[in-house]
Amino acid sequence: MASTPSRFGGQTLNGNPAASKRTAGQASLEVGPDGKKPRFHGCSKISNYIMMSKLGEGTFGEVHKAESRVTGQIVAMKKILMHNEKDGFPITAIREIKLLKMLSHPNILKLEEMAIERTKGEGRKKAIMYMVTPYMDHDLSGLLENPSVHFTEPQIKCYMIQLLEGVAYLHASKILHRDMKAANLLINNHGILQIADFGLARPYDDPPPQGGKGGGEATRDYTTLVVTRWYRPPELLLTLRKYTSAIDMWGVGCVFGEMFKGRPILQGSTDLNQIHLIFDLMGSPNEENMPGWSTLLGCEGVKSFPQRKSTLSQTFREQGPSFVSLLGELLKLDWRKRVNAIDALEHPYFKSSPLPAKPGEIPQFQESHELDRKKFREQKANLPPAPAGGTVGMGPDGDFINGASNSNHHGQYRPRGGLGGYLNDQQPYPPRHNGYEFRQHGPQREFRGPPPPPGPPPSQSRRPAWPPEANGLPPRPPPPINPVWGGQVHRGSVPRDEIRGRPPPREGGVAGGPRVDTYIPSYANRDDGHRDRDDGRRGREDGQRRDERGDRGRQGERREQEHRDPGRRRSRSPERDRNRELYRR
Ligand SMILES: Nc1ncnc2c1ncn2[C@@H]1O[C@H](COP(=O)(O)OP(=O)(O)OP(=O)(O)O)[C@@H](O)[C@H]1O
Repeated sequence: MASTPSRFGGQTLNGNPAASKRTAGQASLEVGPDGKKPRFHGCSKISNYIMMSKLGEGTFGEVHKAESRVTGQIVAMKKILMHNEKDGFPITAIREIKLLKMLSHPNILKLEEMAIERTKGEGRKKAIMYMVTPYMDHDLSGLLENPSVHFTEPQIKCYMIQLLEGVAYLHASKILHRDMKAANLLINNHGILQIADFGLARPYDDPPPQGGKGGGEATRDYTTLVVTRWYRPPELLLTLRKYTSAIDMWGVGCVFGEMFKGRPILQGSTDLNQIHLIFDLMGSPNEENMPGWSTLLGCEGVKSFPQRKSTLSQTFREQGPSFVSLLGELLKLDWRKRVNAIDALEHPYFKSSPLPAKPGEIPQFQESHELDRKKFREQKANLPPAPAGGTVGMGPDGDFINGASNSNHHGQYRPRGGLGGYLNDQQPYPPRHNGYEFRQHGPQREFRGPPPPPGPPPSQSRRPAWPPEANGLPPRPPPPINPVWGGQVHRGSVPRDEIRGRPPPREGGVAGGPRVDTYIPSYANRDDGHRDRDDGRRGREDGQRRDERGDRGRQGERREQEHRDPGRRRSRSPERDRNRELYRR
């Protein structure tokens, strides 16, 4: 795949010209600090790096900040966890590495190299692998939780353009990301956004989207057990298996709304609740706005929903008509008509005032990663309660809250200039507006500062949709009600066979699917020290964790491994073979 130059002209991959002079990967091809050449191209020893701090803990591995002893470059190292050694290297990690190696775009995280650690176990040596990528100062989810950070509209537009550029490139390269969410969007202090975490990505076998033609149609089936629930499109919830790149565009829409609201906009507590929230926001499905919806396997439980009209423009009334128009295109129920990335980039929203910021104009923020969130929540909990105002998402009883927005109006829609000129950096950059958040607070540098002192918070501050618990963290959403048999689902309480997806009559979805909500992490019996999701640290992320990752514990990886080992496959029942075929997609 060809390398694509940045539209922001002159910006390096990670926005840091010094760092780009010599990448960690290039350096390792020469000699390590011990003066020896590495044995394999693209691989180096772990001793080439000094570990600094832990940034995140994914299902698949811990992510650490590290410094290269060879180049001095600061990098992130994602350790690939081997949940079960006998299963070998996880197939999902192989997929991620393979895809990242093929991709080259300023808005896609670059895999610099693999670093290998050899530990002496009993008997033969064990290898621990790390994926080395450029260090990014924030993930979007962490940044949105940082109480000292408030996005301006030009900043949001700048991030959105980069996100859409990255997605357009991915889709043109016939790759589906399948886990679009704020936590997988990394941002550095040079204002560069990059799409990360390709653990669920896969090549797409149908033609890529074309300008003016939405997402098109798929001809083959793919597994619906993808995308974290809060970012999952209605067609996946209703178990459409011939889905298209439009599934990623739905996630882009969710992220777009989240950047304004400061929190995920559709926080379903179960798949059924998720689809409910979607129809509350976008209106009930019918043959006009979602042709064919009633023939999808998962529609049964949904048919009894009361009819609703879209509340989108009311929910986002403070963001103005141009914003609502673009968000409405991204969150279209009809996946065939949902806007694709090529067309979204041409939307008048990006040409209207306030115009998008350039990456270099975005202020620098305190590092904000997954593991910083607890700290941020404690900071927020120390603030007095926010004044009355609405939030989007779910209240304590699981209902969608359609209250007033917590961000300011950004001004009138006035188309001005062409996006092309701005993007290729040829035209002088037009004067910036201060944007919706800080208009009344003066120049932009004012929001670089430390968290606001105790006292009544400004009306724009984000607040949880439900009251915080004594420990400073928002209480977890109520236990999910299983859509099929109606009982409450407790993590680990579902029979193992069901968690393992033992031949579901149908796949995923809100009704008629397996008798298990698709987001049930399967850590209950884990003995590998991997933390349980219920540890409170991840309180916000119930629905943010992708469902398949529950499966991507031991069972999921084993399932994927089995696809590589037909011998093992044959030893199982035909019923299981059918099920395995499902996961291969
Ligand atoms: N290059 C990087 N620079 C800085 N932080 C990073 C980088 N890569 C990952 N992180 C941090 O680590 C977190 C987890 O990374 P990633 O999503 O790639 O791992 P994962 O195992 O796939 O996680 P998950 O199960 O949450 O999807 C990210 O949300 C981010 O906070």
